[in-house]
Amino acid sequence: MSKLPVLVTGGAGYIGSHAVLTLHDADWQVVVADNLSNGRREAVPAGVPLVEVDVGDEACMEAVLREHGIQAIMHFAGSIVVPESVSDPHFYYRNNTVASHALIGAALKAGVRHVLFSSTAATYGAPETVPIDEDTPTRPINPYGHSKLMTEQMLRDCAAAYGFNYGALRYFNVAGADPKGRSGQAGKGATHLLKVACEAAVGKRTHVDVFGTDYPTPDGTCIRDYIHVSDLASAHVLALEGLIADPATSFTMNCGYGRGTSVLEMLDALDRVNGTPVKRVMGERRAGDPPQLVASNRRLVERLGWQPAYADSETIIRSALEWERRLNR
Ligand SMILES: NC(=O)c1ccc[n+]([C@@H]2O[C@H](COP(=O)([O-])OP(=O)(O)OC[C@H]3O[C@@H](n4cnc5c(N)ncnc54)[C@H](O)[C@@H]3O)[C@@H](O)[C@H]2O)c1
Ligand SMILES: O=c1ccn([C@@H]2O[C@H](COP(=O)(O)OP(=O)(O)O[C@H]3O[C@H](CO)[C@@H](O)[C@H](O)[C@H]3O)[C@@H](O)[C@H]2O)c(=O)[nH]1
Repeated sequence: MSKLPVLVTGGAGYIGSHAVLTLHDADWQVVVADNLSNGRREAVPAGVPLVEVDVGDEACMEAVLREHGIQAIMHFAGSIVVPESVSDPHFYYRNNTVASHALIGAALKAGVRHVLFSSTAATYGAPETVPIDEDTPTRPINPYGHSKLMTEQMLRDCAAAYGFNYGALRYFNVAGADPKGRSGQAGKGATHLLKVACEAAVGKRTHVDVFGTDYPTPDGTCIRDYIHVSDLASAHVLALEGLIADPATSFTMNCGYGRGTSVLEMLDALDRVNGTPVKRVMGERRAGDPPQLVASNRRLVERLGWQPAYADSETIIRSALEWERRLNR
């Protein structure tokens, strides 16, 4: 397999830094582009160049792509918090959709051949049945999901017209940390359930709010499909290899385990791993939350041969908790 030079946008952030580690471990030539708005310089391994740049700056991005002879992009950079997208949609369309438009423009000018895009389960909206396969209609219920779906559409049309290929990976809920302790979630103002709960477990917060207990689910709380970030990173490398091996084909694939876990089940599992219960405060629903999102991952498994290594819930939680303790030291 030829290991082309790869640009990882958002590579100083949570998921991007794990993809960088996986690529770097496998001897790919990697360059990171990140504006550090929510990323950390320390998350980029020694020996990997970090270019501090906004991906929405087309001219700068074109220069970066040309300077490093980049042939493939993994595009993680963007804004990620569903409720924030409801309160500030204009920013989400700018930082996700408009910035991606600029990046695609730079990629076209610099002759990039493959683009792998961080999409999301939020593109499906609130489907009535699970598991969700890739042919499920996409009907986002929040601006975040729309901002990502619009980028998928741009990639689809531009790939058809200009002759590069792309993969859209629709992640379900990403959680956990590098099993070797080299990276984990460390962005500002955590909002993700497991991150917030781990912060409470190590004493950085007093409690966890449970957003909504009256959803149409067995225990009344939302169900999500939590995927370990290192399994997601390995899916990216397989997907990149797939794009390189078959440059005439683009694809859209879900990334999840096909297993639903409710908010309360997640908190119960954390209590078991932690040994001490974290205080829960039952509250109102949060804006923009669909009741349940669980992936069908058949395409990822069958087409790319993906084999997750860290799927056990307690493994995910243990890695997240160890990372949180490390941050707290
Ligand atoms: N975390 C999840 O559960 C999840 C689920 C589905 C999809 N995603 C997608 O995965 C990607 C990565 O998410 P994450 O959880 O690692 O978030 P993150 O905030 O940790 O990482 C995003 C990185 O992008 C950088 N960035 C943001 N805007 C930028 C810009 N305009 N120019 C350059 N850099 C910019 C940030 O500094 C940060 O380092 C996002 O595109 C997100 O939408 C995440
Ligand atoms: O303090 C908290 C935080 C979250 N939740 C609930 O936990 C569930 C998961 O929420 P969260 O961890 O914030 O993730 P999501 O809102 O599901 O969104 C994540 O997962 C999506 C894919 O499913 C991605 O698109 C998004 O980028 C990513 O932020 C939801 O029901 C929340 O209401 C709580 O009850 N309390």
